[in-house]
Amino acid sequence: MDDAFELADALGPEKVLYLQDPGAGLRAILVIDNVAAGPALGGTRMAPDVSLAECARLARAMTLKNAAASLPHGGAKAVIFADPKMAIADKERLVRAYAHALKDVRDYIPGPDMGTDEIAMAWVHDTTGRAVGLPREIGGIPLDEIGATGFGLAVALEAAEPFGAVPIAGARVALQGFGAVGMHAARHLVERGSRIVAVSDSAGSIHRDEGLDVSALIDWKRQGRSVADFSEGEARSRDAIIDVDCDIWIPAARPDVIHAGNVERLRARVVLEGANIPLTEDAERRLAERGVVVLPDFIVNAGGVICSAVEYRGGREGEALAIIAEKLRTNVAAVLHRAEQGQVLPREAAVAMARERVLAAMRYRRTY
Ligand SMILES: NC(=O)C1=CN([C@@H]2O[C@H](COP(=O)(O)OP(=O)(O)OC[C@H]3O[C@@H](n4cnc5c(N)ncnc54)[C@H](OP(=O)(O)O)[C@@H]3O)[C@@H](O)[C@H]2O)C=CC1
Ligand SMILES: O=C(O)CCC(=O)C(=O)O
Repeated sequence: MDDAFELADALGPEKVLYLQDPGAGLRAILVIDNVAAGPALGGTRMAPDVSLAECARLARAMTLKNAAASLPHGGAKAVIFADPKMAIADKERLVRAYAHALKDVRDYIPGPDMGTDEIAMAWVHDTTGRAVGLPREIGGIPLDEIGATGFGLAVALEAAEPFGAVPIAGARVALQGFGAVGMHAARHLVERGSRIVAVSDSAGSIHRDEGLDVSALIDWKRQGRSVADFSEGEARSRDAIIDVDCDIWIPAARPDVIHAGNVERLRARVVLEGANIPLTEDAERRLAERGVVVLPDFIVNAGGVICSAVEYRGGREGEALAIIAEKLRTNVAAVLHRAEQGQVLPREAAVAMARERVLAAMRYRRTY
């Protein structure tokens, strides 16, 4: 990058850190986007292939998410460059080296993300005294185990119903990704009467028009198998999930999975963004032109970080779920109402609302 400030705008990033420990094999980056509302919350991802620009976009999504949810936290994201499926002892060494490199970075509170979990956060906490999404045994609320984000996605969809989104009961749903977000979203939607007609993971996809048995599929996946090898349904390629004829399509895996090159294949009426930045801007605009409602990531997938913020203040699990439900209902309604009034996309309404809050928080700061 020729210009070190290429990523900078009026909100951030405030800090971009490069963490390297050759002895431990650690290579990581941390983007602290904005801390006007308080120390930044955001996940630490373990993946081999995330660019600095992508990390910065994910950090910005956290700033907007935390502001939209009125949390006393700014936004950040970190990436440890490594294969998350490495042997557990190697993973522990690497995560502890990462935590050691971070121990004086007091304006970032790491949380779990793709490739990390509550155990990884316990290692970070042991080294730094700062992390969220911790195991219960050390006072945490294991947000992936309880499915905080999947629960929030189901609540968000309910809140969108009065604005013309598809009714949950009877909806045919396809999910891309069947990890912490995808499996819990599926479980909560089935409880509300939806039918899960297709699911994918990194190895393939499984399809069944009559609906998949989601609790059996979760058990199967937890045994370390791919959804594509599940005993019922028809196995297809990983990306066949994009072509599924369904009412609701839920990305719950990687960024930018729907783009100009494949957006025309999507056949859903609603896209519920479980993953962060799963659609490129042009894909989102194209879907809007076709009348597809896209419920924006940083509004609807805020369940996990709301849970983290409750945990950070010493709150308990039941309280966290009640706060997630209340904040998501309010925010989805506020965003869709603002979009209707202003004749803009839900994302445009959501960004405007969150930016106003970040800028207001910045005005309270001494340095402003
Ligand atoms: N966890 C949380 O609370 C929150 C997560 N998010 C976002 O949601 C997304 C998913 O997170 P999470 O569920 O925690 O992550 P996990 O690592 O638990 O699960 C990710 C899932 O995506 C699958 N996957 C990976 N690449 C592909 C691909 N190319 N096609 C299809 N599936 C793929 C993985 O497959 P396999 O099982 O084979 O590895 C896995 O099933 C991320 O974007 C994350 O940032 C957002 C808010 C909160
Ligand atoms: O729960 C956390 O602290 C991290 C949440 C996060 O990274 C996300 O919402 O994408």
